Amino acid sequence: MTYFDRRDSGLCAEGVPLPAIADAVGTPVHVYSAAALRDAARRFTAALSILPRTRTAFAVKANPNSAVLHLLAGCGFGADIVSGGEMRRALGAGIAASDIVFSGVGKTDRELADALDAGIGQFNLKLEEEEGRVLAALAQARGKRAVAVLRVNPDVDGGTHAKISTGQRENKFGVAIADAPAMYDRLSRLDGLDLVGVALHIGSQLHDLAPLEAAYERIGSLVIDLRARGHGITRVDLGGGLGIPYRVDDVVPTLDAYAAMVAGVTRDWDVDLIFEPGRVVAGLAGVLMTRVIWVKPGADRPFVIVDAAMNDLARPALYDAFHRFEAVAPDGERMVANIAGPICESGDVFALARDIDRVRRGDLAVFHATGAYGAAMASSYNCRPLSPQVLVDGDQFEIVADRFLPEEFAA
Ligand SMILES: Cc1ncc(COP(=O)(O)O)c(C=O)c1O
Ligand SMILES: N[C@@H](CCCC[NH3+])C(=O)O
Repeated sequence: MTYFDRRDSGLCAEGVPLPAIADAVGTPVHVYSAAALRDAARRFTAALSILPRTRTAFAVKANPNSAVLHLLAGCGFGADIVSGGEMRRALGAGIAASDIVFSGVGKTDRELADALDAGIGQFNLKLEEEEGRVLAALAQARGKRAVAVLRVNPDVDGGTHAKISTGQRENKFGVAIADAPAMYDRLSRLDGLDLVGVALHIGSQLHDLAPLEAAYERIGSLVIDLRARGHGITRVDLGGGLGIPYRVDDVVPTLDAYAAMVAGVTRDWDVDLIFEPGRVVAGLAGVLMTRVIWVKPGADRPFVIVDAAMNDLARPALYDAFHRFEAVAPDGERMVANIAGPICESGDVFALARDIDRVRRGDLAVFHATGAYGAAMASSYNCRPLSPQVLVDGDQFEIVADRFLPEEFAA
């Protein structure tokens, strides 16, 4: 089921015709569906219900909008954060500090101290032993103990785009699995730290369960090893990474298949399992609505220049990512065109030689599946404002982030 469907009034977000949002808010605009978010959260939780003792921490990096986080908190999700800014967003949205996992590859001393003061429930230690030592010292100075897990790099190729792959030896994330036992021994001796387990995350937009299963199996062997060394392992953080269908015919693992795989691999682990989904919860719950500025003749085919750009949706420029393009009120004709934004950068292109609904100057259209890593990755390049964000719920909508331009750009 999709929450962005065509009705007599054209393309709608739930019960709201998209032109009504364009009239009220302007374009470009990120539009989220509350029902789609709730539905994705509910399906994720339902699939995992075959597992004992699970907790879900939404990866805030995928969509840090406060209203979105608040909605997901209402669905029982905690948060997986990577910065002090994300921590403040999560806390501000009503997520309890104890339900927050602090990942992040380079946490500053200040961020660690603030997180300890806030009472963050789990620190995922990465990279260096130093991080554990600094955290332990900061905790001790506060008369506290920080609950932590060690992020391990299982050296498994997730089979995804190189720029969103994180679980191979050459990536910057996590401690090499071969080094993990000795490091765990040393970290576990530090006062101020309660080391309770391990974490992993091998990459994002994974469309195959096999690499995840291989990585989880390696972590299972590590858990056995660590227990044999006398460590009480009570928690394993399995990360996120599940892919979504960006193309209509993309095949991705079902949540039930994922849960069944996890149930099989973790059968004997006897631990609390933490999940950190981002894209699979928010990705399909958003579209980026844009207006065609003009259709410009090109050497081989026309360029459709839209008012959204790579500063609103960076994924095509960064990863050659595919986002489906659909006219809000198509006339039934098709055209083959390049779709580009107005930014002075050759990479500001959303699609090349794409067969799309015919559009003309002034028409509205959407890029689909932009609810994750869409507005989250926006910038003000070319002194363009950050686009507004709107949350639709039934036949109502509200602006949940205003169009924003730093003052010095506007002056
Ligand atoms: C540590 C960690 N957890 C969770 C996520 C969320 O990933 P995804 O949006 O692919 O579920 C990421 C991003 O890839 C991550 O780095
Ligand atoms: N920004 C990436 C995902 C990054 C995941 C970070 N661990 C994307 O849009 O696909």
